[in-house]
Amino acid sequence: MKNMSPPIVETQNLSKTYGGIHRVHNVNLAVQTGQIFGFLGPNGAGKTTTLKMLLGLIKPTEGKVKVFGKDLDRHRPNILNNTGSLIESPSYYGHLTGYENLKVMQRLRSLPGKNIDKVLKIVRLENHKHKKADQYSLGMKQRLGIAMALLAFPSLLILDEPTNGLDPAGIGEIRELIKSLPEQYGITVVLSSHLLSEIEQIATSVGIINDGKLLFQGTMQSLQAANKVTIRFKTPDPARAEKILQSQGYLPKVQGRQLLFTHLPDEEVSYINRLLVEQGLPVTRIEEQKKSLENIFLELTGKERSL
Ligand SMILES: Nc1ncnc2c1ncn2[C@@H]1O[C@H](COP(=O)(O)OP(=O)(O)OP(=O)(O)O)[C@@H](O)[C@H]1O
Repeated sequence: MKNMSPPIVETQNLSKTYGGIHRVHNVNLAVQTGQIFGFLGPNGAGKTTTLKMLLGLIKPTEGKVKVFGKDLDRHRPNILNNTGSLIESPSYYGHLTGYENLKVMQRLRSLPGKNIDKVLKIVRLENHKHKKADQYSLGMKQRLGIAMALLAFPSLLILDEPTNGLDPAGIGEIRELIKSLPEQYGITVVLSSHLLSEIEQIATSVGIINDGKLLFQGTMQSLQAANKVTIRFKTPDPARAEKILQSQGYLPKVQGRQLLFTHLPDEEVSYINRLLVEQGLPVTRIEEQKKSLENIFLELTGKERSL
């Protein structure tokens, strides 16, 4: 019944044009409470532009954004009070320590003082809290940015490429941190990345965007389920084999000496094999090939085909 509740983030035909060109085009996102929603797409696909519109940082050319079931246009202050974000690079005062940066924000927003130590612990900066932010490593700066976004313990956290530019250890730390948020703090996370492997390891749901268009949206499992299996038959005379099979209603794809089929049950594999052999055509190899998520992603973003 979880999906019956209204989405925590919802867009309707969200579009943005720059210079007459659609950079985001009719995007209908639906993020459910408790998800880690991975917004995946190559550079320039429109991720940052979309995330900025979710926060009201830029105005859509067309379409609507609803957060917590409320219209962003009309309830922006209310929505932002309960939303943390980190878009592009974190903004902090370099001459202040990590702790002081959080203190400034805590006072400005009249948040409980104890939140500072809590978020420092979550992002594992407690041992560096008295160091000036300018002296932080890239990963520490990023963690400070996330700490600032978390300071009010919002219901929703929006992160644009949170692991960009970090080394593998830093990426791993941020990944574990993000993964703990829904369960431990009841925070729903929307994050973007251009790396499929990254999204695969963090997200529970995914939206794939390319050229401003949303090509796929669903759970990580449903994307994985789309991993199509291809069966390849190798034979010395593929043209004749194709003819024989076509007469039986099969439409294989011919690739070199191979005939390719998708969705072929075991019985049909053996039937096709028998058919070819009975016609005097040797089958020298039968192979099963699973399409990787990487291939699906490339196919989607390269050919703009909907799953
Ligand atoms: N203010 C702007 N004026 C003109 N064009 C813009 C503006 N902002 C973004 N664009 C264009 O819109 C497209 C989408 O950009 P966006 O930053 O949303 O992509 P992205 O998916 O976040 O990519 P990246 O991972 O490289 O940040 C790009 O072609 C970009 O050049």
